[in-house]
Amino acid sequence: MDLNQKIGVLLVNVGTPDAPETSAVRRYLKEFLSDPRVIDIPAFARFLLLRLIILPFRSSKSAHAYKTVWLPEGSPLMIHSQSLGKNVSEILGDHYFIEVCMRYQNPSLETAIKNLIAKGVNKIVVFPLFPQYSSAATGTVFEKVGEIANKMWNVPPLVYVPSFYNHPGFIESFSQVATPLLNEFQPDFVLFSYHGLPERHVKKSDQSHGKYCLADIKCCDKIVHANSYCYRAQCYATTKAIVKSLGLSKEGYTTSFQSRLGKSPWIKPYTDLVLPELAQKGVKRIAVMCPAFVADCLETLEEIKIRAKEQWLSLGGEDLTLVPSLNSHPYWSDVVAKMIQSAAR
Ligand SMILES: C=CC1=C(C)c2cc3[nH]c(cc4nc(cc5[nH]c(cc1n2)c(C)c5CCC(=O)O)C(CCC(=O)O)=C4C)c(C)c3C=C
Ligand SMILES: [Fe+2]
Ligand SMILES: [Fe+2]
Repeated sequence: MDLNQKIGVLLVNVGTPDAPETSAVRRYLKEFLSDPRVIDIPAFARFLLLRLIILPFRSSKSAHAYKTVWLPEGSPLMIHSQSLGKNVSEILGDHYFIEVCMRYQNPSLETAIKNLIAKGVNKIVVFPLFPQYSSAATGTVFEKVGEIANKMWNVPPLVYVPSFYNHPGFIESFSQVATPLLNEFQPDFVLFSYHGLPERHVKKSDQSHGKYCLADIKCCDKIVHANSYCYRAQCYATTKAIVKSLGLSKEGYTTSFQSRLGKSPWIKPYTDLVLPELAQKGVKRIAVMCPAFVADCLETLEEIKIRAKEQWLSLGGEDLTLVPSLNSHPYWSDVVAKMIQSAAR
């Protein structure tokens, strides 16, 4: 590598509140859900929905949920992301400058980019920590970086890391984290539960202009040009690759989608409706993997580890365990470092 090269890296996650308090959660939700890539309805309707329904009712409910998973050092999403950043920085050494930042709230993308410029980097690698592409996550990070760059006079070369839903290192990382836990827990079923997305978003990502995505029950079975940006299709591809790596049987797993918001249809099947079906079929011990998240967060620790487990036990299930996310696992830290090196080349 050229010894004069100084590579800046933005490891970007979605964002989290500064504290598990109603006021901080309200600020977070306001910024997050005001993004037209997240709530993609006309601006005035979004404003009314946010001010009259979501913020008044959800802020305190979510603050309560955050309190149940908050760590002494802070939000799990933040702590795990920072810990990954530290590992990656140690692996990559002196020529790389890593900034862990968030699309919403703190540390902001603006601050992180300013820090990298102050360090004199001559290239910036933008790495959204979302395995599957969605306009609401990856797309908005790319857009925000572009918006910040548009205001700069000296714009360094920017390199964007695309979604990595089937990257062999990502798949192997999940496999390495899951294997010891599955051996110990001995589940009779594995559920792959991904963050959900409104169906509308998936239809908008259809590259054949509405003719392919969700037009047929099999539309997500394989990746073709029309669905190459389809979040749901990429989730199914991730499941398929992890299943192959773990050697699970066809009858031993399924895929579902969690974390719905609002009344419009979200991508199916829904996790909270799949659990009763599995209980009815006689499944007793279930392990849940959440490969839309590379760091444990509210959606894995509260929605699955606490709430889905309560639901499972109330359905007569024997036990439910959450397979932890990749967090700052050494194998995953190495994979991220290698992905950065190949993007920076
Ligand atoms: C995996 C990537 C994510 C996508 C895609 C995504 C889409 C999306 N999310 C909401 C609404 C909420 N998400 C919330 C939390 C949250 N979302 C992601 C990731 C994706 N979201 C993460 C990692 C987290 C956890 C953050 C943390 O602090 O731990 C929340 C906040 C929590 C709550 O009140 O439930 C909301 C709201 C929408 C509407 C959406 C796509 C349209
Ligand atoms: Fe979300
Ligand atoms: Fe599809």
